[in-house]
Amino acid sequence: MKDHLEELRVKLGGINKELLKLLNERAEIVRNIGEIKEKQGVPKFDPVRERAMLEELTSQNNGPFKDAEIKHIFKEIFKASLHLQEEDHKKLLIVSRKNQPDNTVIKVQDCLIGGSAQVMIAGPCSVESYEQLRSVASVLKDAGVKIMRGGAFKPRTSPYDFQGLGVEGLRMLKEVADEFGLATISEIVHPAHMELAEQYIDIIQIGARNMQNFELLKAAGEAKIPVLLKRGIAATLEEFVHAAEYIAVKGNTNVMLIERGIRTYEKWTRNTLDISAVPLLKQETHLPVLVDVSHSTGRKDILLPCAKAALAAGADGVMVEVHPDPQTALSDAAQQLDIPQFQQLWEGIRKSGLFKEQE
Ligand SMILES: O=C(O)C(=O)C[C@]1(C(=O)O)C=C[C@@H](O)C=C1
Repeated sequence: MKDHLEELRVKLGGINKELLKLLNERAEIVRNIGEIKEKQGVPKFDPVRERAMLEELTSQNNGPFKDAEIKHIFKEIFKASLHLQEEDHKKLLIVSRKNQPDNTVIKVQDCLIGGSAQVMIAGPCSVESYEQLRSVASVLKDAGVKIMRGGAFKPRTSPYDFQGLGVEGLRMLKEVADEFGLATISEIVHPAHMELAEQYIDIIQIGARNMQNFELLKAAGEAKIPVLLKRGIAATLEEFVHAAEYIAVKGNTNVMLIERGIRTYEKWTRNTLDISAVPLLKQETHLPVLVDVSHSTGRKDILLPCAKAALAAGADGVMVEVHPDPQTALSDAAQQLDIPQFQQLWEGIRKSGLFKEQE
């Protein structure tokens, strides 16, 4: 009896090996199909093909496995095959960690983003005046913050809201930043404005509303300066990564990703800070990942814990809005910190031990 059991188990072992060999042979064919589909731009998942295969298999099934069980087993095989095709596809992405295991480190003036130290980017929501910029710039300079933000082109929800000072705003930003030795970041909304950006700013910001403005992404991909890409308000991480790929594929691989909150049903915050985006983006891509605590929360009172969470989750930097007189700000008045509030936040971040400063 015992010998017979052993004999049967040996037979099963042999069949298992054959099945394994066949499954992997099948997987190689699936990979080839995946490559062809990739080139043709057709979806990997093909439910019609899967149904046809299941019908053929069940029509030839003589048991003892029931049709439902055969279907279940083969559906699992199709699922694993699809996963294999998708994993292969990810390896092909320029921005993918699988394609480049080492972090991309972006140099902006003497500041390194994505390396062993973190960065703070701060400044007003919109560029409004020289005085406004100078008061913020001098505080940043004293605080050791090296990158100042300031919007000159403002895509606003309402066409009646302040739309920014445009080119004049970029000029003002550059003048003040040069005066204080700071680098700058500002949003660009038109593909034709990339040269202007290269002339006046150090980092091009692509805003959340433009995350899938493909012509803008392509133009940023041809620019010679780094790009900070904001996550769209309803974008999945996969869509976000593919938007970054649009920039990278045109030659500009100096792309940083910034989580700025996504739209959910929650009303106590302007958006919902998706903290899980940080480790996931760090895992899936080699690009620096930052968190905009001002836009994700839309509030001033929870910025320190949110910034700490971002840094603890592995973010390469934090972005925050600061204005000398938020009540009179022409945009985002409710969420911009005044100068003492910013100084308090900055001190809290530094004291947390989570922010590694550049030597
Ligand atoms: O035949 C294809 O188009 C495949 O991609 C292969 C395959 C399979 O494993 O058989 C994989 C995924 C699709 O959903 C359908 C079928």
